[in-house]
Amino acid sequence: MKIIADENMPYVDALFGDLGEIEYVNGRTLSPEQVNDADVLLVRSVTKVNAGLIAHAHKLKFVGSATIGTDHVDVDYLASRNIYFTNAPGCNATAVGEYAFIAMLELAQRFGESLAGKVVGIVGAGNTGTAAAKCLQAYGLNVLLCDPIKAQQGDKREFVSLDTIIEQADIISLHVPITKDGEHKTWYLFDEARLNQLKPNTWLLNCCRGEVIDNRALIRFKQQRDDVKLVLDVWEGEPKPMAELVALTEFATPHIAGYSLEGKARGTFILYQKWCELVGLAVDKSLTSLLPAFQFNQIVSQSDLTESQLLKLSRLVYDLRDDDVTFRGCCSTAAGFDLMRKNHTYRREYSAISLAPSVDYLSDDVINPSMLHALGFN
Ligand SMILES: NC(=O)C1=CN([C@@H]2O[C@H](COP(=O)(O)OP(=O)(O)OC[C@H]3O[C@@H](n4cnc5c(N)ncnc54)[C@H](O)[C@@H]3O)[C@@H](O)[C@H]2O)C=CC1
Ligand SMILES: O=C(O)C(=O)[C@H](O)COP(=O)(O)O
Repeated sequence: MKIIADENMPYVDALFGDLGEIEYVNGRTLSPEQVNDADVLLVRSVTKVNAGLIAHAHKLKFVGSATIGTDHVDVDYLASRNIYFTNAPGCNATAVGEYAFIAMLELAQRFGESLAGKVVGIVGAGNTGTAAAKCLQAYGLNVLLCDPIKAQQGDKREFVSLDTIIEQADIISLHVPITKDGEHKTWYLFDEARLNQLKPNTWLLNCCRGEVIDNRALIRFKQQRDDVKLVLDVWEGEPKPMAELVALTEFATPHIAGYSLEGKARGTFILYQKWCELVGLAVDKSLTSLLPAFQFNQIVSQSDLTESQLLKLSRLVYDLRDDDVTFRGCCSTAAGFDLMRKNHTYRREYSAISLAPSVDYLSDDVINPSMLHALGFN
């Protein structure tokens, strides 16, 4: 069996190695000739899987994308060819949630403000939005959720409108899929008009898809509204973001909000599980056995942790400042953008660190170990 896999997908050898012959490819430049004799195709978000790529791949029976988003895949075409398709829902949701939370801590520190006490609006309350909300609520923040689709589906959480988020939230974090049609389409959800409604000093974070914000309008807006602070992980026109926009952000990264080691491993593991399910094989490998121990695997937490100490602790798993600096040095070319993604040193999730048993669980200080557990520390 021939397995074609994106070279930037970790653990393919460990999980698929005994199932067939694996050929690693550059997902961005993958050509039809390279997939013609494939039985299994494992991709990431940079590969457009459509008739143009796989029309002549007559043996192809499985396409797996180790991503949450599916906007790069023509799922209708795959269905018409009877090719099984799966993505990896939720695989990197914790990574995105923690990225957003840590970015907010970084912004607070940079501007000498306190994150505690701010109201945060989450737009899109699915896996990544919920993961961000979990961190924020663990820290005691007031979180407003906007997700008209979930509300219609009967989700019991309390939802507000996007207008309410814009009116009331100090921070807005975007977590929607990119959709071009329908009542709730997200393409340019934040267009010029909506950007102009942002209240003074809003922090706007986008770690879903670049085109959820009209990037040209955002440049014009930000040039007039320096009070608004931006954290952007995703860009219109990736892998070539608009240089002017990068310069106007507080933190900028090349679509790596989901790049934790755990998130990447989960992505490949979900594809492995789905393949086993499809062909009736027993799942004989485990996710936890793939992950290495973390260098700071156990910490003793002081009960009087301040917000700046919480940020320092968070930087053990992810120091956003490093990625921001590296990105500004390499984002002017598409090759630089992709190379940074390829060489990204996977960060860890809070769960990689466990709290030593000596912590004082009875402390009633503002930030305490039970809050750290709720954030995701073990
Ligand atoms: N930057 C990165 O590295 C990553 C980016 N992503 C992107 O984030 C997106 C969201 O991921 P998940 O939360 O896991 O997806 P999800 O499907 O679990 O949740 C998305 C939520 O957005 C809601 N939604 C759709 N249209 C909306 C609208 N107009 N207003 C408010 N809510 C709306 C949906 O009802 C759904 O609950 C993915 O589709 C992907 O494009 C995902 C993972 C990593
Ligand atoms: O899961 C998604 O959706 C994403 O956006 C991915 O995290 C992006 O990573 P790559 O698939 O492009 O490596």
